[in-house]
Amino acid sequence: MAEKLLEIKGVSKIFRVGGMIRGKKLVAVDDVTLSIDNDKPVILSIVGESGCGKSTLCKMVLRLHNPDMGEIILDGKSFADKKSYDPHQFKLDVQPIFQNPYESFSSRKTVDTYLYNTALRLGIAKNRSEADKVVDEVLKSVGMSLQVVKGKYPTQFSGGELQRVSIARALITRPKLIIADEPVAAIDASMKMNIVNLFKELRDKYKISFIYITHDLSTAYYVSDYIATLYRGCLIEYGPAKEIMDNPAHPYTDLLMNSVPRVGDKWKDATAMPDMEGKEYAIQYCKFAPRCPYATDKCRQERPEPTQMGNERMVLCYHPLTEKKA
Ligand SMILES: Nc1ncnc2c1ncn2[C@@H]1O[C@H](COP(=O)(O)OP(=O)(O)OP(=O)(O)O)[C@@H](O)[C@H]1O
Repeated sequence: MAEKLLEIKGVSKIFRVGGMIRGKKLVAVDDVTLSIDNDKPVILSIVGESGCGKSTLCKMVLRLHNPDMGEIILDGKSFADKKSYDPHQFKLDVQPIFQNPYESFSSRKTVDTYLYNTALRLGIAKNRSEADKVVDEVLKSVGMSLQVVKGKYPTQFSGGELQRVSIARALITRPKLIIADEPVAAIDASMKMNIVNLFKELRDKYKISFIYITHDLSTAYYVSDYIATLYRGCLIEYGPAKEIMDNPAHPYTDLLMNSVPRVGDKWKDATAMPDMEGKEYAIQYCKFAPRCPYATDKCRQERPEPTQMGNERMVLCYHPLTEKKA
């Protein structure tokens, strides 16, 4: 077993937007480096406002996009190395959970069909009776059961219940890593905590690590072991969740934390400036400088290098707030 479960090393993704001739390059993910250890399962939340590159980064980890630069390594095997990379094993090891559970299941099929298909197709169960056991077990791990779910269609469940079924489906392969892209965004506020609590339970019981992409900082605060803040494709702050949220070092993380009200609320639109988006992505110096109250000439000339703060924290800023508070 490799020391790291996941290594994202200097990864970038560049899209061409606005047509071949007059189009521009958009660096949606810009030289991001992050990792998750193998010996200690964690919940790593990736936060940042709309369009900061959270989904693009996760799509690269799910192998739905290839990085244009850098490398992603899962359990010691580089995605780029076709010899060591086994697509079947990858499907078992890494499972996605998407935002809207009603879009994950067709309204014309009973939801247990999906669970049986996953168990049989991926070779987790050899026959129907083995699949019965596997499906019942995963449903019980999310507080449901085959008896309750069998024969029912998606519309017969609430959003929260159906998201539990999608989580059960992801558990069938006994994954090492689950990538949950805004899994509570389409769910009633009262149910959001139930779902994120489940992530904690599954982390502890089955030793699964989670990458939790969210706009919802209050659930991120509650559930995360680590937080990574993205801004215009750059990883601008990373570290233990409580430390970052209680004492952010990057002025942008500070801005986000100050706009967190309660479970289910997203950041206020005042923090987002969509008209600036394209321009900020193209900036070669600190991308947050145009909005930063502490920006100096240096910030407007050069891109900061990652600065380590203790063993586990990193900030991409010439003037971290902790320096000011010290
Ligand atoms: N396939 C694509 N082609 C061109 N541009 C894209 C593509 N996918 C994403 N982008 C752009 O890349 C940037 C990052 O998008 P991404 O969806 O990763 O952000 P996000 O942080 O996940 O946003 P949201 O929270 O709204 O889902 C955005 O400007 C987006 O418009």
